[in-house]
Amino acid sequence: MITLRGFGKDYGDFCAVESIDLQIDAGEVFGFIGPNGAGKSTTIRFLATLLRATRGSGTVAGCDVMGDPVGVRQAVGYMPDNFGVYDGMRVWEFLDFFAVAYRIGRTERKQIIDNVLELLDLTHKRSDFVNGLSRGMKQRLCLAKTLVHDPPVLILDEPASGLDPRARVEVKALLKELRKMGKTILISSHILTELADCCTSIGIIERGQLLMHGPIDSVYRQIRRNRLVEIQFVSGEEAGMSILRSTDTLRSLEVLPGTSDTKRVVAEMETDDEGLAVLMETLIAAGVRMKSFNDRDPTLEDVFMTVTKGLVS
Ligand SMILES: Nc1ncnc2c1ncn2[C@@H]1O[C@H](COP(=O)(O)OP(=O)(O)OP(=O)(O)O)[C@@H](O)[C@H]1O
Repeated sequence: MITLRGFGKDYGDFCAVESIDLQIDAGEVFGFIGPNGAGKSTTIRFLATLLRATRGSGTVAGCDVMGDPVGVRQAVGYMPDNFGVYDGMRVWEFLDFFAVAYRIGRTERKQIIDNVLELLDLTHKRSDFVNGLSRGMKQRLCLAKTLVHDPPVLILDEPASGLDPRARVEVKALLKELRKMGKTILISSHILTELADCCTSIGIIERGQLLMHGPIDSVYRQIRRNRLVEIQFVSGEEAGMSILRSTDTLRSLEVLPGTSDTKRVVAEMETDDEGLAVLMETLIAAGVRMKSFNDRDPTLEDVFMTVTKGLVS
């Protein structure tokens, strides 16, 4: 549904995106993850036909982004990261405005507006002024406007930014609903936990380079080469830390906040089950007492940290 072939963008002398190759299949919810300034919005704005590529090309729903921008706009519902609303406009008028822009007929428009208001749980706000809505409501309204022309592809730039926890949960639930409706969704975020449980695939971008992408399970499997072991020391933590530091398979060591009588650390080890068993034996033989030695499943945050440290390619 979405492809990029060698897409790159320079702003003057500054290279914001180097060269991205990407394919997102129909029905995927693709999480585009990266820190501020990584190049997410630049890539998204290109796919939404709002920005010209310096290099490369892309397609959305089979339409060439640069060759057939009108075809792309018909296929895409785009939600920018900073969206404005118009003063003195009511909720239904805002949606009607976009429906007219998509040349949807008057009778059809009314039904469509009713449907998207209901889907986004905004029916009770139908006649409210847009600029009087809370941030969460405005965000939801903006999502509603991406749906008026029933596009197969949604491109959402940080749709949950600035929302309170409840509103974030609502956005996630909506994404799941939209996925069930068969939409292909590209959603960007720099908040990893936000995307962890609603994406089917992810891409990690940093400084204009797509470091890794693929189905979320396979991304987790790839970083599984590096094991993350959470250890809670009861006593002997100094000896424990020095054993960990001198283990040649240690890749990183992070001290977590613990209680006064325990010290918690996460050791990232490039090892297998045998290596972990030997480490545990060594710690015990040195008199280190532990409350737990837990080989934990990676989180999306772990994936991100591992990939951006260049430990996985
Ligand atoms: N119009 C522009 N002119 C010059 N530089 C730009 C322009 N737009 C973006 N940049 C720069 O390009 C880089 C990528 O920006 P982009 O907005 O794509 O990042 P992002 O990953 O979306 O970050 P954020 O999460 O902060 O929106 C940044 O260094 C940014 O300052």
